[in-house]
Amino acid sequence: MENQAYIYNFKNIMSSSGWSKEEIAQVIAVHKDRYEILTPDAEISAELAGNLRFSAQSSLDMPAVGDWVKIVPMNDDHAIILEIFKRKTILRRQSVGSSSNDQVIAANADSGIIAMSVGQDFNLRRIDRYLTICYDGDLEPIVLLTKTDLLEEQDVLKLSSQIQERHPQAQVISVSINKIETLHTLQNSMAKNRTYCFMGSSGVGKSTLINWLASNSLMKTSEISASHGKGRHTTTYRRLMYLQDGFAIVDTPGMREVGVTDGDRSIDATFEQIASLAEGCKYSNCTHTNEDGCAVSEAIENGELEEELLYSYQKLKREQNHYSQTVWEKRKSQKDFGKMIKRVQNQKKRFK
Ligand SMILES: Nc1nc2c(ncn2[C@@H]2O[C@H](COP(=O)(O)OP(=O)(O)OP(=O)(O)O)[C@@H](O)[C@H]2O)c(=O)[nH]1
Ligand SMILES: [Zn+2]
Repeated sequence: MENQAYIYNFKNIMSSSGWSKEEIAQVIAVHKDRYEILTPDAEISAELAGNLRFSAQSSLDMPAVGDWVKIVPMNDDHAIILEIFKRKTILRRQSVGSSSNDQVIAANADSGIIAMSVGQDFNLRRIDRYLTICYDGDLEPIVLLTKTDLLEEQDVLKLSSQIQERHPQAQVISVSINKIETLHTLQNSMAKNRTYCFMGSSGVGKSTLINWLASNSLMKTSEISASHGKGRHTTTYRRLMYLQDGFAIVDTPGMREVGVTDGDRSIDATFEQIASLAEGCKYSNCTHTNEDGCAVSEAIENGELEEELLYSYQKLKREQNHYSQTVWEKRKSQKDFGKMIKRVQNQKKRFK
């Protein structure tokens, strides 16, 4: 295959894991009980070693797209996965309403591309959510405003400055499949050896853009154009692809729900303005609702901070609290279950 970005990553893993060349592969797609993995020589299929499957406490312990794994090759096109290498980054979400089962979207991606179209899909609060999960997993976010041909240029500028004002730290790029110069801007902003994970609702144009990036890559490879032929419809599962431009892409199916998980810090990183104002609150645990000496409420009264932003912040905080609680309860009930088993085993011993 000989992709430079792959080889670059591969060498890093080899030197930091101490695993030998034949033992290292990267997960590029996850199916029900089968994985597609990439070795320096080929794309092969793999399954999980029994002990890894049985010791997994949650979906976080299972291989995800982007994971580097230790394998034992069984034959030319099949291997067993023994171990997952420590993740550099992790993009995960919680399906809202479900009993706190995290879903890992991608492992080891450097950057999260938050695609949102200028039409009906445009929603600042959803951007807040995506940013939060990016910061939570240590990914650098890029907000990609898509289908900009549907609006007048002026209106596109309005939307992008709305995003930029709300999140000054995030990079915002506008793009349309019908405007070649915007596609080049996107392509040029993607750096060598980095992995970009595309996220966003269904139909915002992710696959269209990825197809363009793949087929306008420096050197076309038959491999890539085969999987990106004309007949390709909606994305049904996540997949990692190395493009000849020197970067990699993770395509994800459209997401309807983006529940946040752990990490107060990630919400604070998303709402930098609120976090820095909060340093001036009288109480360190101020909820910015009705406390005395609340610098955040004061800023809203002065017109320095938009009230809408605080609502979004508080909604995510509540959701995160709820998440932490359910995780705590789940762990506790697992512990209780463990204790119960031990008790039963001890009783059995006594009756022997
Ligand atoms: N007007 C306009 N339409 C676009 C643009 N990009 C994509 N589309 C159209 O939008 C529709 C959805 O595009 P996709 O690329 O399949 O969207 P997606 O985000 O990959 O959707 P999922 O695979 O379901 O997640 C298609 O009919 C595209 O032709 C654009 O820049 N402008
Ligand atoms: Zn306050």
